[in-house]
Amino acid sequence: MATYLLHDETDIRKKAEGIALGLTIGTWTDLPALEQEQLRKHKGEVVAIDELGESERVNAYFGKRLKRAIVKIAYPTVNFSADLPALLVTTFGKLSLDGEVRLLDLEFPDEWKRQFPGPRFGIDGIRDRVGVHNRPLLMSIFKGMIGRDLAYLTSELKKQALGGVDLVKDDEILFDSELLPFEKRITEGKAALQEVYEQTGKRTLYAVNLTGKTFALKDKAKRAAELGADVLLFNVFAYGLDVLQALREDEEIVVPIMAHPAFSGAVTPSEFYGVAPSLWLGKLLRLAGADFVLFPSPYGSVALEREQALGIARALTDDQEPFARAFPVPSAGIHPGLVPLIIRDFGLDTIVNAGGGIHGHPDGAIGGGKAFRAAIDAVLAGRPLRAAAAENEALQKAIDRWGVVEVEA
Ligand SMILES: CSCCC(=O)C(=O)COP(=O)(O)O
Ligand SMILES: [Mg+2]
Repeated sequence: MATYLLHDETDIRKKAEGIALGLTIGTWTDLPALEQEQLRKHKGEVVAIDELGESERVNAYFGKRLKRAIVKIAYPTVNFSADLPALLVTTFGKLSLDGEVRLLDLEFPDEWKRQFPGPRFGIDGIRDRVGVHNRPLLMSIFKGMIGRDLAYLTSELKKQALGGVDLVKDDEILFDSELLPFEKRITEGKAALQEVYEQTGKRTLYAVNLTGKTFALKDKAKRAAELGADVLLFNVFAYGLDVLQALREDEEIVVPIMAHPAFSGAVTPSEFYGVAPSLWLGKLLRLAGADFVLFPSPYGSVALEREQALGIARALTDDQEPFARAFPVPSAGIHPGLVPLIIRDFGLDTIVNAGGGIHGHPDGAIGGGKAFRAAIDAVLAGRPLRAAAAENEALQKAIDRWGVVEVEA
């Protein structure tokens, strides 16, 4: 069942019927009775039309106001194979090019959904790996690595781990290079984090960016698994949802997968076109097998509307789904003063994720990590950040730099 938002200057029911037939059997009323009977099980059905009245928007050619409606169309699953490309092409293939139409949601029969893997580890599996069960996790984004070498990478990695972060991820723009080859990032990164673990007892995981040409990815990911990679970061929308699913389903790649939203902004932001974020970054990424999903937070530099960000998080964690829950990671422009908002909005099963908010701390990445950890502890203890900062120098310096947004308890 697909839910669309339509804007159209013509009759909405006619348009909806045209979609339901056009994306299934093509024509209906002109068919002889016998053929109608044979094709009945393949025919798309308009299940609901909710007219929303006229939009402010005017058709560019005819100068008429556009009608708006939410339309639900059911597509028989016998029409397509159980894979994401077939699903997308059926429900929003050619249709995505056909006027002002936006795909808001897809709902599936349970038995159809069960043909998809969902996250291998999910929130519970990731928590077991980091050994943290009672608070939001903290992740740092490795910034400023382009043009650096492995010695720099390992020394910066150690600083982030010493700050107390649970995970460090490559920035999505870090690709393989002679200075920072993929395999060496894994092995040397692991050794550096093991040193910190022996010194502090704190386990930090490193998410390495899995990049390169599509058909080389599986071998590369298998090699990463052999080398003991903790997590694979993956720019899923530059490759496709089905590539994520292929990585998730490979039994030689038993490594958590972190989906980055890069390029998703080419599909989701319009009010009139594209795909709703809760579906694109939420439901479908979970179905395909992402363990973590980064998406723009409602507060930072690359913001998403609050309801849309919460919709993504709900789709990743809804316990009615037959899949493990995926970690929501609201990101971009996050600093310690936003932790009360993040926890109010996303709860404990989330990851506080920051690049500039860690590296830009006056005391560097160690201070940044400590400030975030202190902010998380304060919120969980029900203390205002300003009060906690009076006893924590790193948090005080972070608040002095970026400010704080306290929320009502
Ligand atoms: C738009 S969600 C992904 C955020 C991201 O990739 C990033 O590097 C954020 O960095 P920041 O310094 O804004 O925490
Ligand atoms: Mg980034």
